Amino acid sequence: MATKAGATLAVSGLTVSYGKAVRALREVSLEVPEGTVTAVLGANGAGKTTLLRALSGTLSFHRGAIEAGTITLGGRTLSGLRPAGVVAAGVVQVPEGRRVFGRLTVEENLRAGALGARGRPGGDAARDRVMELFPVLGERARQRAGLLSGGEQQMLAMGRALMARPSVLLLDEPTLGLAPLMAERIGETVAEINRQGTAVLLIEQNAALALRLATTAHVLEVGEVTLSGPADELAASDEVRRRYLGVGDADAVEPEFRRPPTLERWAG
Ligand SMILES: Nc1ncnc2c1ncn2[C@@H]1O[C@H](COP(=O)(O)OP(=O)(O)OP(=O)(O)O)[C@@H](O)[C@H]1O
Repeated sequence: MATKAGATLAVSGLTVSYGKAVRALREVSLEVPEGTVTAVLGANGAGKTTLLRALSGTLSFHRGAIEAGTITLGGRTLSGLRPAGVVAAGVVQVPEGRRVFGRLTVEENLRAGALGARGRPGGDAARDRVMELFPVLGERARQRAGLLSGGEQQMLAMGRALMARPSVLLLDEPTLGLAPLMAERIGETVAEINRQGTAVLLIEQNAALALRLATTAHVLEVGEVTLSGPADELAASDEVRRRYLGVGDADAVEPEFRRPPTLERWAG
């Protein structure tokens, strides 16, 4: 079934800092139009997660703050809302690393997601939709979420988010750490979720997958949007192919992209 499509999610002139020392985003503007998939690409530390934290109202949990700019959904201001308020408004995040409640069952995780809908009608339909998208969650309903595989946990995290009936789903690196086949399956599911009417903001280190799924894409570099356009045009651009798709002269690839993750990255 299709959920009610929402209006455009718009980020305008967004500047975010962590304390006085770190400005993680500088005047970022982008839109996730109703019913589309919009991708954000960027190297480690570019500010992708910070953008999602700002959108989901969770920045303050990480000692971050919006210094300037606005976030609106259909003209309604979201910046300044608490996370529960953002979810109730229809913008729901699937965090990086899944963050399922490992000691709770699959069923309990899904019910927790439904709480975000704050009693709005349509819970049964949302559940049916999740079970159709992810039949394995029905099969594992009574299992502890912590016992699921990485791919299944990603499905549960997405299912839990859909239980809140979002008009915009925020996905933070949904295929990170998954085997290629599972990553493809997750990608197909993202496309299906979108076909059913939910807009998606997709943050993905798998640039090839992201550009295939997205209508529009943006490249974030050191906190600034440096390139934006139709995803197929970005996929064809030399710069994107060289830096994000690993196509072309291997020596020309920025060393940044070949370095293993740093301790700082894991700690962050
Ligand atoms: N809680 C924090 N306190 C201070 N600085 C932070 C914090 N979180 C992130 N940063 C810094 O903000 C910048 C953007 O980080 P962010 O995690 O948003 O990037 P990213 O593109 O999501 O990278 P990754 O792919 O590694 O998650 C980096 O310089 C990072 O070190």
